[in-house]
Amino acid sequence: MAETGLLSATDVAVGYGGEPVCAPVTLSVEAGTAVALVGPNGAGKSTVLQTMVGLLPPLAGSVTFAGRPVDERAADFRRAVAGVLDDDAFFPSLTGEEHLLLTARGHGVVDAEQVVADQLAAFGLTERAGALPTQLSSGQRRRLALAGVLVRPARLLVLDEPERRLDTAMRRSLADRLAALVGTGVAVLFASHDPAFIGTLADRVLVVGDDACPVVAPADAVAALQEG
Ligand SMILES: Nc1ncnc2c1ncn2[C@@H]1O[C@H](COP(=O)(O)OP(=O)(O)OP(=O)(O)O)[C@@H](O)[C@H]1O
Repeated sequence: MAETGLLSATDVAVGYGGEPVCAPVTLSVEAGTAVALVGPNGAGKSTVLQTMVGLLPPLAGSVTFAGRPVDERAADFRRAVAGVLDDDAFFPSLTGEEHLLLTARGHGVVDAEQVVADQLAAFGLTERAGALPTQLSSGQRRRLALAGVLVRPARLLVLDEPERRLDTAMRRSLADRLAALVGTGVAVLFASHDPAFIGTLADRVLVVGDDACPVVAPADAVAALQEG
């Protein structure tokens, strides 16, 4: 039976060089829900995320967004989907604040200055707003990348280990803020190793690395992570 969410994969084989990371994935991310990917290092979480947003071709099957095959070069897809994957890039000659303002204004945010100021504050970057990307620590750059997806509207957020390089308080506040966004109808697909993040945010969890890549309830995934 075909999946019919905002973002849908039905029997999609995922992997590099013809070698799938697990059995074909069937996954649907509806508006106003969050789906987590869990699994050990190297299991294939990033590979699944990249395939779901069209950065990597599936070995078999196809992924759809709003009923159409995913095309990451299509302007309407790019406007609808915001992501933080492994390849965060910034304008080298713009400060963090300028980068965020450009992103917000480019996406038509009317009160861009306030939205950017709020995100800088929420990510603890207000004091470093005037720094160039090369003048930021790797953790600060990570927070700037996350701020970049939250200063603009999106129907779907795709986040690869959003908790990475955040301290516990920042993780908690980000998970709460993402959960609030989900409450407004935004969809979130994210990979994570953090039981608290998954417990706060996820409605369903895809377990990557088991042969079957099953979808399980968050409580079961959290329990498995806590057992180690
Ligand atoms: N560009 C690439 N070319 C070929 N193989 C790759 C490439 N990137 C990743 N792989 C391989 O694909 C498999 C899945 O990697 P992936 O990065 O998706 O795992 P992951 O679950 O996200 O891991 P982690 O938790 O460490 O980020 C690994 O065996 C990895 O070595």
